[in-house]
Amino acid sequence: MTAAVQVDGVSRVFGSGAGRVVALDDVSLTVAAGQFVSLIGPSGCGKSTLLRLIADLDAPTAGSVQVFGRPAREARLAHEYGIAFQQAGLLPWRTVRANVELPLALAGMGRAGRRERAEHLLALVGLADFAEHFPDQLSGGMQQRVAIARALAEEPSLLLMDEPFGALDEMTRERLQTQLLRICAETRAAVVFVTHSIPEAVFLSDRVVVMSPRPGRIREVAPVTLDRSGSLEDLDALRTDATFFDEIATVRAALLEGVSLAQAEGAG
Ligand SMILES: Nc1ncnc2c1ncn2[C@@H]1O[C@H](COP(=O)(O)OP(=O)(O)OP(=O)(O)O)[C@@H](O)[C@H]1O
Repeated sequence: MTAAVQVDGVSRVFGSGAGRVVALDDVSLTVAAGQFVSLIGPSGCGKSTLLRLIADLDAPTAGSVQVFGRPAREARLAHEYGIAFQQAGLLPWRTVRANVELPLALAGMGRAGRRERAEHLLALVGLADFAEHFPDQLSGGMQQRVAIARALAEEPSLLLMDEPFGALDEMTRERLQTQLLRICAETRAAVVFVTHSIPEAVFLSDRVVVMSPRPGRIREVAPVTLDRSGSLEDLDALRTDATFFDEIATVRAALLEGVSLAQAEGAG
């Protein structure tokens, strides 16, 4: 089966001379179709850069990125992606509903279908009552939820998310994490998800990619084995399950090891 994402020997260097930054150095990663993969690591280790390369918002200095077997550019033009980044990136002159409908309108979907889908998505992220509001009438967290609804609009086969829940309060964050898992199970979308939270990465992911900075590298890919096949209540119950805490400890150890290895190499 074709991988959702195939990153081969990718490097990305910014600047030159004294200002040269090796944001990514020879990074390779495969994300299978339907798989949920998180990128975690200290600030500046290249998580966002890697996501932007997969999204074709930037081009690698060396190496290649394939999405569903074709170059990232082609995949983007074929609307394979849904993207939700740190900044919600909503159009301020459009209502919440119109923002969510935008990708559907661009894809040529009729008015009634668009409206129905937008209502469903806004209900999913808990914003059904805010459809006629404008983005600047919402809190940052609510804007982020609109961006998530928009990213899901076209039922993409690949979702790229850069700390989408970072600005949310803990309860909303947990609710959206659970909903995201449900949506992914329904749509079988693959997800590449950047986060600073180890529990979030563990709760959501089939695999957690641990990165380290200067130069940005993949240190370890930790598989997570949690049974996410149950109901929404079962999923929530996982948060207090011993296996969840065991997996957190494993990823945490990998992260600490990655950082100390990077420091040792930097010193050497
Ligand atoms: N457009 C750019 N021009 C110059 N340097 C850049 C650019 N984008 C990223 N960098 C550098 O590349 C490195 C990796 O940045 P990136 O944003 O990918 O890290 P990150 O792991 O996502 O960090 P954070 O967790 O803080 O968001 C950093 O040193 C950053 O300064």
